[in-house]
Amino acid sequence: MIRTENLTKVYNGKPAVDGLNLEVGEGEIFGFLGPNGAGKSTTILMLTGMIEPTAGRCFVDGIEVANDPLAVKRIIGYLPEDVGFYGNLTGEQNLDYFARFYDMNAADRKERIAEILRLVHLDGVTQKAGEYSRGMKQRLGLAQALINDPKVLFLDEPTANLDPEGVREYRDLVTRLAGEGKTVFVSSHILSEVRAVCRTVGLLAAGRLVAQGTIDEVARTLASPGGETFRIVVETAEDLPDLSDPDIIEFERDGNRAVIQAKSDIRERLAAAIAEEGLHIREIRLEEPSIEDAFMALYRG
Ligand SMILES: Nc1ncnc2c1ncn2[C@@H]1O[C@H](COP(=O)(O)OP(=O)(O)OP(=O)(O)O)[C@@H](O)[C@H]1O
Repeated sequence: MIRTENLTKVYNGKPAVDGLNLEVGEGEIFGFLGPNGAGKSTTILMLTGMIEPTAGRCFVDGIEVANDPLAVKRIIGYLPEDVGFYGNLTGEQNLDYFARFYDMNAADRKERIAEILRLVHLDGVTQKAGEYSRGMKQRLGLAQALINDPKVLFLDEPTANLDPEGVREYRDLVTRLAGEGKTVFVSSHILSEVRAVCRTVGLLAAGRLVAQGTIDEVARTLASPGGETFRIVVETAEDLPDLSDPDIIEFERDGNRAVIQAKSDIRERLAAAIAEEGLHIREIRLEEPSIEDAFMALYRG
């Protein structure tokens, strides 16, 4: 549903986004993670057709964005990092203003706006948007992004201004939208936020994609920059002998317990080798590296 090919944006001779190759499937909730200044917003601006790439291309639902930004805008919703509204209009009036950009008659607009105001819990609010709290503005931003019932949603730091209750409601809503088949692209610099809703993530640092995949895959890649490795813990009833396997990178043993770094998940082969030695396995498990540790290491640069 979303694809980038060598996507690049250069500002003043410096790449903000540098040769990005991304792929996000339909119905996925994709987390675009990275420290401040990594290039997340710049990428979203190119994907939503707000700015043009310096090099490379990006596609949304098969449409090359730079070739037909208007066609892309019809099928996407976008929540920018700093949402702006007309302060002297109510939420409903603001949404009606945006809805006029789409092909909707007055009755359709009224119905759709009532529906999404309920969705973001702003129904019945009569205040002008200028008097809204930051959290309320963020909800109105989400409502605005949903006005055209988009196929793809781009959310730039969507929980930045939300209180815990707002964050919970946002997570439920995003999960529900993805359940309806929408593709959601969420940027954040907070790992726990992305982990809570996203199945797949891309990790950006200094404009470059450092890792992409499920949270666990990304954790493994980060934990071992030379390529993915698997950490397997084995415990037997008796003391362990040396075990050999072509995929073993490192074998650390302490009596009846061993920690093995391997190029692949060799648990079955290890179990067979241990059984052949006549030993009894108490435990053999794959240990997931802590993505928090790897992530913090990336942040420290
Ligand atoms: N219009 C611009 N002109 C010049 N430099 C820019 C412009 N927009 C972004 N940059 C630079 O590009 C880099 C990436 O910025 P970007 O806003 O995309 O990062 P980000 O990951 O979204 O971070 P943040 O969450 O802080 O917005 C930064 O070094 C930023 O200073």
